[in-house]
Amino acid sequence: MAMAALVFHGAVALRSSLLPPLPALASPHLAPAMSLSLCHGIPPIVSGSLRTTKHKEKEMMDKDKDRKKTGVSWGCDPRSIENGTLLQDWLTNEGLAKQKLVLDRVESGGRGLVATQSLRQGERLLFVPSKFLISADSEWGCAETGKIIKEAGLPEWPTLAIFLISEASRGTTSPWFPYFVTLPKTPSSILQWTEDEVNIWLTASPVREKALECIRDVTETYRDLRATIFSKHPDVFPSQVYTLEAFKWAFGILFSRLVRLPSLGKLALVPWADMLNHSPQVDAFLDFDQSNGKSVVFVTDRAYQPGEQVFISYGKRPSGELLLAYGFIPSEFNAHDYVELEMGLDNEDPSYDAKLTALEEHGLSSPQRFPVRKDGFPAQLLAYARLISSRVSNPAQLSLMARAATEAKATANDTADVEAILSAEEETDAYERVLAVCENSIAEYTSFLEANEESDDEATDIVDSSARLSRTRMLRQLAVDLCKNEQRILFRLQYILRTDLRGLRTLPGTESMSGGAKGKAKRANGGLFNLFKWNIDILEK
Ligand SMILES: C[S@@+](CC[C@H](N)C(=O)[O-])C[C@H]1O[C@@H](n2cnc3c(N)ncnc32)[C@H](O)[C@@H]1O
Repeated sequence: MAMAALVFHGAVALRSSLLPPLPALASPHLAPAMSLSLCHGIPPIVSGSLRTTKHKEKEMMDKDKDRKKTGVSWGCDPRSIENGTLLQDWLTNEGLAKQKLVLDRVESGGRGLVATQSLRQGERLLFVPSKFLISADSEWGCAETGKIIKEAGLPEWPTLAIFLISEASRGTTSPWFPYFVTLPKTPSSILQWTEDEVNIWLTASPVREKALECIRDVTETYRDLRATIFSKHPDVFPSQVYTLEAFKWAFGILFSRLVRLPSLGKLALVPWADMLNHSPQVDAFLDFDQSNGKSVVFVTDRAYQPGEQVFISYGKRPSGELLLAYGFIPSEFNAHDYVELEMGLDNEDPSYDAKLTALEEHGLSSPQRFPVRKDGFPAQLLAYARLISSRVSNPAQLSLMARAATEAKATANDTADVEAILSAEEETDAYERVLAVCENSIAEYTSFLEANEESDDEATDIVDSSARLSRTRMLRQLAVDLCKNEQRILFRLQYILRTDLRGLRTLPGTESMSGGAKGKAKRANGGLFNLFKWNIDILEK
């Protein structure tokens, strides 16, 4: 019992940080005809490479060679649209309304839905009837499997993952077979990366820890399920079908295709709708229309010409989160990008315990991470740095400083009150601490990016097959794109902090002022912060 609770905290925790994506499954020639007893032979997991880490790569490649090649025996190449015909015919025969979209190869996203005619802004599209949806209360083809899972009372995510494996392994006997044949054999979420790949390629980004956490959570969830359910019913959950690879495949499909339909109040895979790709510039979301149609629709937020790819939004997500759940970094500007910086109390601080108590009182800890966005100064991060820098030991004042570092509880007056407590020296020290953390992080990105400016020729040196080479290139490109996005945010912060610090140090006539008074004087003296923000905006255009 306790075990079950423990098991699923993984998926739940993981989902709370990742939010909702969209559905699909198997290749006709690879899986279909087999039913419950199939065995698998799947994708070799390939190692990444870095010029600076040739040694490690060599080790990984040796490990790869020894690795047993396992995985799922269903699914198709995600760039292939051949199976899409099967999907479209099935949906049409089963009553899907005539579509103004067609599945095609596209530039962003491999396959996507393309307008077959002019579409106006505000047009309702798709109309996928509820009978096509796969949700935690869908009917199980294998009644025995469904009964065991329902009795176990599993949450939605693991229920859906097991449902997918159960149906996919039934091949052509599953009613969803035409859908499963269009699902990618290797979904492009972080679950398809090895931990070694994460450590090599995401080394400079805070996303690395979240990626490892995702992979471990899903692996742990699988192990707990195996111990508590699969092993107790080996005939219903054959070990050669319910493998870790199959489970990662299923979770990868859920990560990258599951949608939360607000009007229906549940998560679902929506065949056809899950062929829509994401654009951070788009504001159109899938939902269930409860009125006459009772179907999944979305409303276009712009007009499209015939032949243009039509996009939806998977949510206002930063690129790091898109990489974890969906395995891509948008090529367009993403206004939702942020990068996290971490700060912590000084171990030598005589007020360490009192400061930690104040932080914990407001739900903070040491160390603590703060998001830095492109369009905003991280006020909470600076407030946290002020607490670290302050020589105050009064619990009420420390509590006030800690509260100013929280997003939820801080009030407009808190910052002013904290500034009034701090000396000019403490204020400057707080800025310097944030700047140091920012610049350390910039330096890590720089060394990663420099190490990855190698040419493909050099990569060929390390990588001995075209499949490995292309995976290495793909992972490197994703990592470089992510790092550039995140580093750009930090450059902007660095610029602002340096400017503010210069202001703090040089404002005439403020030598004897407190930090707060200096701050006020600085802002009154022409609003340096805003001015520099404006300058950067111009530079970036
Ligand atoms: C819901 S599916 C969309 C359909 C998918 N392209 C397919 O062929 O099955 C989500 C996946 O599409 C891809 N994708 C979506 N939007 C993308 C984009 N803007 N750029 C690159 N890949 C994208 C990613 O591989 C992601 O995991």
